[in-house]
Amino acid sequence: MRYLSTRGGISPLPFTATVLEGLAPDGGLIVPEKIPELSEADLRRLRGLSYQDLAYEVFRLFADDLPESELRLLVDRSYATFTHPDITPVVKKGRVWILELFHGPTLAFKDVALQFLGNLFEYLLLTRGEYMNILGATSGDTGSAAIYGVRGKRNLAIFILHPHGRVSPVQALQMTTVTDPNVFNLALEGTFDDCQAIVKQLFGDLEFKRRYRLGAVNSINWARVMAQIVYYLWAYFRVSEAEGAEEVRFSVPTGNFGDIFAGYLARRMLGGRIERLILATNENDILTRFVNRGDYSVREVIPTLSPSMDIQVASNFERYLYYLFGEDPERVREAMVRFAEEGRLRFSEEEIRRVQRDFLSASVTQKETLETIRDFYQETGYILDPHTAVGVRAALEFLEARPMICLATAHPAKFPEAVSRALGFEPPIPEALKGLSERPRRVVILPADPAAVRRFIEENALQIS
Ligand SMILES: Cc1ncc(COP(=O)(O)O)c(C=O)c1O
Ligand SMILES: N[C@@H](CCOP(=O)(O)O)C(=O)O
Repeated sequence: MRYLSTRGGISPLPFTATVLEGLAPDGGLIVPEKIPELSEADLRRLRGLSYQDLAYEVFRLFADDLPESELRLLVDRSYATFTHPDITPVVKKGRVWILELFHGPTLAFKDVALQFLGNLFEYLLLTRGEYMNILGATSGDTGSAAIYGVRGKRNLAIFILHPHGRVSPVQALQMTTVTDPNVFNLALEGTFDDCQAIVKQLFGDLEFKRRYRLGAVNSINWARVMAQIVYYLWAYFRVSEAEGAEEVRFSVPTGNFGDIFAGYLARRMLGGRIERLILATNENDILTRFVNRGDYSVREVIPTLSPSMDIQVASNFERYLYYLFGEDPERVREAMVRFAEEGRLRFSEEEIRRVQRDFLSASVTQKETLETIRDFYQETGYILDPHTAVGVRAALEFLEARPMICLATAHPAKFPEAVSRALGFEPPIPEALKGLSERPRRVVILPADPAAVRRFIEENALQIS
């Protein structure tokens, strides 16, 4: 498999180079030159596999320049840190299926990809005798999952930018209580959008990127998206079999569009057996306006009870545009330049119709999020985290005969304040979160200024002569 930039400015790359490159040098995102379609025979073969075996088979389609024996080891090591034997179990609760993606070390779906990416980085750097400084932005979950994915690994330092005071207290503790000398948490006085823009700007300075050997852990990195495809296939197999259904729908709480973009790819691989993806947003509803009205225009970021989705400029939207525009990189490039200038994009009726064949969408208010946590608990005894609740609420709007699978993207104990407002009590604290508040913390507060971040990296980056 070879990889291209959504903006057309790079020669095709193999998988391993793609992973190390992160953002394409022309500012685009990296996509595979083709999306593999699974035949009936493939589906029969894959259906009964364990999560790890399925992950191995899916990764093999995309990561064909990695030695197979090494890939196998990487997969097994990455999922050995999960506390559930099914890695991402699917459970029926009330009228929907819940795909639990929070059984990894930091209790959010990011672990599924970042445990793998941490191991993959280590393998690639050690075999090449290279080092890397990881630069990432987080609205709460990517940060800790990336830090846990790479901590203790050789030849790596990690710089994570988060919006100061805009992640949940537990999320902040998970990141800042890792005080290893090569882990740097930077709390920026701004929004997640500011953090992500700074990351992209520093990656866009190619001299800086090469000098400090920057690596990406956000869904900018193709390996993140690839790893997230697996659980859609896994859940499709479990639920279609349990329900005797050929088609299903997935509801995905969405912010940066990485998770649902993996769902879009799984939908293409499954030949439409995922009938539609439900794109659920909180009050930061730019993507819902896009799906429902073709209006992709930036507004102020609103802080909500689902802080990890408090995002306006969704990074992976560019990857979807690439496919919407018929894989025409010139159109994508023009659109991204226009968007940077005007903060909005408009789409034709025909394009909106095509988007609506892929997605249905609803935006969920904070009041509705709390109601959903409460009602769902009363109906099923199951506690939803506020992000998952956004997805479940949207799912209930679009429930019909096909089974509905809702992605549970985080454990409710990461958001005890929201759960307590809905239910009057906090969720039980899992082992992974116990004692966090007593540990020493390390965090540096900086203005949301690319020059300040750049200076900090220059002063602290790993450099091996
Ligand atoms: C708990 C949780 N749910 C949902 C999302 C949204 O996912 P994405 O940014 O891939 O759209 C995030 C952030 O990534 C998250 O941390
Ligand atoms: N919600 C995310 C934002 C970053 O998304 P990513 O998937 O591009 O890493 C977070 O929790 O940090």
